[in-house]
Amino acid sequence: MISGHFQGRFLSILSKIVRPKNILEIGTYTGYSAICLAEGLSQDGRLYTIEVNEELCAIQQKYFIKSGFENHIQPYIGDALDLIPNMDVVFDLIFIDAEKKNYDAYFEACIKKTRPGSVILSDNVLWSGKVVEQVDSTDKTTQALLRYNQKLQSDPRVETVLLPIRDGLTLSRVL
Ligand SMILES: C[S@@+](CC[C@H](N)C(=O)[O-])C[C@H]1O[C@@H](n2cnc3c(N)ncnc32)[C@H](O)[C@@H]1O
Repeated sequence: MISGHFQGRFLSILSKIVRPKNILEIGTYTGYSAICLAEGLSQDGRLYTIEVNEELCAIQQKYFIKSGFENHIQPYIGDALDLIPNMDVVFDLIFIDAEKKNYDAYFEACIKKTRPGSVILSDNVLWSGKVVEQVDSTDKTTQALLRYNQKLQSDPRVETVLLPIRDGLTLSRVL
């Protein structure tokens, strides 16, 4: 699901407050949230965005050029879990928005690339409200998101608040 206009404006203003030098996004899709986040980059800042579906490359490129941020956005094609361990970058802001069942694995890969004060955002954590309903034993995605939300609340490495924006967005500050 693409971030809508309201969430896009939220990502933009948050990024402008953080003023990141380096942003990491997991799940580019068409590039909408990448462009919103890029609006807050510092002058020499860079946004690294990872997408597993190579068919989306051309459309992303079209929008990155149209946005004027193409020289600040570094798109990667591949599985984020393969690529992140090899990235020699400290990220100030991270946006996790890909396969929900992998959120814990993305978070663990990402937190190694942060500093105290870095911000990690995780999208769709309310999963259309399914995380507060009776969870079907076959619904592995909701189960994974529930575990992830609980982990973030008790993880001593971060301070986390769940914002009821759109489909739920957690904001975790690395301690
Ligand atoms: C919800 S969409 C991203 C929407 C985008 N962040 C936005 O708001 O404009 C999720 C994307 O993550 C990609 N994805 C899924 N698993 C991935 C992985 N392991 N590594 C990189 N991208 C992945 C999917 O192909 C899909 O395009």
